[in-house]
Amino acid sequence: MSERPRNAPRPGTRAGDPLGSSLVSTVCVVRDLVKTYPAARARRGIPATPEVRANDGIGLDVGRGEIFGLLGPNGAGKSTLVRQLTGLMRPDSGTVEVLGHDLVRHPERASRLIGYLGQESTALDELTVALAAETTGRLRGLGARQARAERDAVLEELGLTGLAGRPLKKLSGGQRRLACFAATLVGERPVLVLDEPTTGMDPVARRAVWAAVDRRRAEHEVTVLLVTHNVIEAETVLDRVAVLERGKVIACDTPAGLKERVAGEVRVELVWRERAPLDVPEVAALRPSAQESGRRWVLRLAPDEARAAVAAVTGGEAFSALDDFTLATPSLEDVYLSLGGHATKGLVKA
Ligand SMILES: Nc1ncnc2c1ncn2[C@@H]1O[C@H](COP(=O)(O)OP(=O)(O)OP(=O)(O)O)[C@@H](O)[C@H]1O
Repeated sequence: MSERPRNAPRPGTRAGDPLGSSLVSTVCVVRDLVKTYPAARARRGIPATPEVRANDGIGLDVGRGEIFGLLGPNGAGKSTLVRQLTGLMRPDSGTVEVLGHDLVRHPERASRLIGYLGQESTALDELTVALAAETTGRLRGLGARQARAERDAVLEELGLTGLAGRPLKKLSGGQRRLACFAATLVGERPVLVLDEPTTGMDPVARRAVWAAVDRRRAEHEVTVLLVTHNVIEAETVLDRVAVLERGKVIACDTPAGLKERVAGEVRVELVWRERAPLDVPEVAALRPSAQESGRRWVLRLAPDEARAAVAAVTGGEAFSALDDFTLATPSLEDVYLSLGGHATKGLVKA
């Protein structure tokens, strides 16, 4: 792992410089990106769909060696943005430049610059883990010996050697995702674009993924663009985050910078044994400010309100209905919710 503390500004960036205008070396520059999916007429039982402006004037600068997150609710436009960044989709207008290459004009150059892990992996499903990694290396121009050497090193690094001879389609979801990630790393590219790379993985596999990403960034200054819903995981790995909502960047900063926006608040989490005792007036009074998720209530309150809320639920009648409670400083998830992200739509989808 690199020795740079997590979430410290990257070399060449300043805290509070959300667009990274002082980046020493900018790898990826996006300006005024617009993509609209056209309306479709109804036909043979398939209902009509309206026009959708999936990206609405997006601008980003990502520096060399940054781990840069794209965060946002379902339908915010993250995958649409990623498809344009990787040359797989042409924007209606705007520019995408990666390492000085204009990828709107020359989308075919993207595959030489970017290792892309999309959400689907069907293309590799028939191959064994080893062959998927080796074939990716060959397609990226490695000689046979080099492709085999990189294949073996990456499978070893990710703990996949024991599965090398198994076809991807016969692996579990998490194992298959890890094998696809391994293939993405062979024939190293200066930029990695990873769309929810750890979905379905256990904690050991997740750590292997983040360690592999961090190693490449530390040793080769690889730049990583990461799409995620997993706000808690993102907080520990990302240098900067752009929050997308309805096709626009609504915030862009370091996780620490974003958290300063809600620094005056305290997060109170209450877990009820069965259900909240709404017949207790103090509990009923808290409900309008709670984000509810089953038995779990999360409230973001001013410090004195938080103290009063805890006193109300830990003393008196409500206490017997309470299973657990915590008080904490705000997390990136709180920032996300305060920016208008949706609490219940797959925020932590891992
Ligand atoms: N092929 C398409 N045709 C029409 N509309 C589309 C198409 N693909 C996406 N959309 C719409 O564009 C918007 C952005 O979708 P996109 O897949 O980019 O969002 P996302 O942020 O990646 O979502 P998720 O987190 O669910 O993966 C959504 O409203 C979606 O319904």
